[in-house]
Amino acid sequence: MFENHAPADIVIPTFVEIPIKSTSSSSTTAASASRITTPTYSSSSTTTITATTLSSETPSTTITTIANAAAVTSSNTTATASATTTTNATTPTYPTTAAVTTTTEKVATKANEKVKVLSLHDFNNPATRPRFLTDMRESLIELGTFYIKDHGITTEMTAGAMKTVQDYFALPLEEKKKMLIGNSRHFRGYKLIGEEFTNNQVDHREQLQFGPEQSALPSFVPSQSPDYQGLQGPNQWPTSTLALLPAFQPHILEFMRQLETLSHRLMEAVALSLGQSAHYFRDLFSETPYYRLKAAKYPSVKNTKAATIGCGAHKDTGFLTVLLQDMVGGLQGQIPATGEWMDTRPVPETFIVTMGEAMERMTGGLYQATVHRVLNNMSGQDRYSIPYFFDPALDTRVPNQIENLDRSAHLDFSNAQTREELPKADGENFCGLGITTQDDVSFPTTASASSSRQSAVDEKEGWSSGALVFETVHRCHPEVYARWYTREE
Ligand SMILES: O=C(O)CCC(=O)C(=O)O
Ligand SMILES: [Fe+2]
Repeated sequence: MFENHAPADIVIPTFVEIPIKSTSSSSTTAASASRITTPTYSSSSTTTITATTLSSETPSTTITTIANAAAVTSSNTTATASATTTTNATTPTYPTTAAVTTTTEKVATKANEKVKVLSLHDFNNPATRPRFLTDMRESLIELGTFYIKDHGITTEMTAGAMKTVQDYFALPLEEKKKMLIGNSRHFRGYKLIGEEFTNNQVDHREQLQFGPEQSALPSFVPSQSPDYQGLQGPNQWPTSTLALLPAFQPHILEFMRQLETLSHRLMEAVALSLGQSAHYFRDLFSETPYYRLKAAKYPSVKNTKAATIGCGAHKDTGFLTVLLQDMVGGLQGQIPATGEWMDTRPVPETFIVTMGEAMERMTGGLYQATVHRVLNNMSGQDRYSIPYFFDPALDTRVPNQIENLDRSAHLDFSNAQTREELPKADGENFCGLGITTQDDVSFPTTASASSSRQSAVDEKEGWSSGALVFETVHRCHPEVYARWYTREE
């Protein structure tokens, strides 16, 4: 889930309200994804969302412990308090995250019984696929979130990824600092606790960022090339760290590879659930989607005054987030219709799947980007989570809206066919599910593009995926931007 974590002095952009209208077929055909330029900042806007929180058997409890939040079920909740949630935003000319900060925090006590657990087996089986797609559509219209089980990633792999991450965070600080995110133009590496903000409030977590393992583009020139071209590049793997943790690099790389496979499959299901062809997003995303893997540690704290929130309320900006969390709990999602917070509790052997703002926008608001947050962790146990943010190739121009989208609550999915089941188009290089990232994404050479601050949104042509991703990461990690993007080296 991502990712709207800006330092206090950084203005936070929000989704630009662009009137919903159908655009030309060339701009809405996913396959016609085109090369793009980058964004511009513009005026500011303020949105206010009012959220009602629920008190528990212990009424009006302010946020105190994760355990409290998780221990209460919806059957004994009463609405007693309200919280005002405010978005302060400076608006760039393309959609990005609405950051949300709760000004009155109460423990959300609604359980997550509303969030469905879907099985990918049901999608793979033609007999159960219509039911799966119906459930997926319903979940995404109502909440924007579901759990996925039977996802094909083994428990050995997920447990191994968690262990790898825990081992990393347990390294001496000096070792972790060798991988500081500020060392990397590509926004990869380690971020100290207390250096990340969501809507002016410090998040209480340390984190690690990874992306596709690629070579940097030799043609990239800061302040001349579009900024997003600087995102392509290698991860940080300091030799001494690898000597201490030999399984670290292979495990992270393999986990990302498997998450990419899963995300493609989920996007195929999302396309079908929207009444589109199974190819729809695959054609848009190309064979080289841009993704980010984040590993976060939320240390358990004793003093509530030390930190009030693990991660402030926000929507993820991209298309799809697949999140692995441990069993500690603390993640909450907001029910869009009511503003109620519910605990998105850990469910063993599942990932949480959440839509981001790009999906919300492309579906004209039919599918929700869920506002979510992580409560301050006072459970006595450190919490770890690993979200994976999945977006199209950086040089993709994304159509503003899917054309002729059927907005009915229910569609007939009896004939929904997956990519393998569809007849292959002539010359189609069908990749199946064993996708790997490539090392040779060729971006446009951009002597003409004088800076990143060019418009990423064109109401007819759609928006720049790379510019949107760059805006998000640059806002979260301004130290990287200041060092690597503001002057020629
Ligand atoms: O740690 C979590 O469970 C959620 C993190 C999150 O939402 C984010 O980093 O965008
Ligand atoms: Fe998030």
